Amino acid sequence: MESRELTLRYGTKVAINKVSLAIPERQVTALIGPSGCGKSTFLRSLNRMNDLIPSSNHTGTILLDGTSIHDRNVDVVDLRRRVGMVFQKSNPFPKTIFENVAYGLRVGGLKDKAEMAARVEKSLKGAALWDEVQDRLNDSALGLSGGQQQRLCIARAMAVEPEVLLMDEPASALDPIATAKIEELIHELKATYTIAIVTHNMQQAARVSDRTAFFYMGELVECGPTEQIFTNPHEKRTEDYVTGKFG
Ligand SMILES: Nc1ncnc2c1ncn2[C@@H]1O[C@H](COP(=O)(O)OP(=O)(O)OP(=O)(O)O)[C@@H](O)[C@H]1O
Repeated sequence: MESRELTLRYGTKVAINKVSLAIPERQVTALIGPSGCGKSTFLRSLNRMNDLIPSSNHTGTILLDGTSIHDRNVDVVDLRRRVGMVFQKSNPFPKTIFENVAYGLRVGGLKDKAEMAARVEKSLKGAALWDEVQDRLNDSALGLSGGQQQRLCIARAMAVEPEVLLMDEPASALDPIATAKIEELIHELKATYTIAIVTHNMQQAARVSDRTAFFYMGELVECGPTEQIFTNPHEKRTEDYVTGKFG
């Protein structure tokens, strides 16, 4: 995916300003920066979640496989299937574990029971949750721990086989062990998916990402290989932020 000169406003307030950023295939791109700098706005614009906020409006382009996601022929539902999203706070539906994962497939019209069961199992395995839930698929998802619920949401996002996964601080509400599991999972998922992740946690960005983009006051200050951003950034503002001098 790629944004070109993307400016997004809420009403007249500019939240991100002329951001041009490539999110390369099968890599993890971390979006970092102080609170309010526009990371989530940028992330949400990649699958047009901002369309749901009436005051938001944009200029510039976002491309997925070379086609504008705002193209007239683009079906937003299909776009969101191709570009899935996992939120900060896990948000399982008040349904069984099985039904949470099956949901998108049912909406997509899948009726075959055997195939449904196979796809649910594959997604739960892919989200490293299968071993913990295989004996309780018909229990409520709300009975899972926070970390398990978040992996369930990742399984739900994966079930419809997206190409890109957007993650908005997916581990910020989790304890260190659950966080480590999510980070391990992200590492495995990048073999199959293109991932963009917003994180406030510098160590996490350094651990999980291949590339890091530093945002400041709505602007993309710089983006590069994660190691370079953390050890040898081009911009003073990036250095100050990654070394903890502000933010
Ligand atoms: N729905 C909205 N309506 C109006 N302004 C908004 C809305 N959402 C975000 N903003 C504003 O846009 C700017 C960017 O917000 P955004 O949430 O993208 O930043 P962020 O870097 O993700 O912050 P945080 O790290 O605190 O989540 C902020 O000034 C914020 O107040």
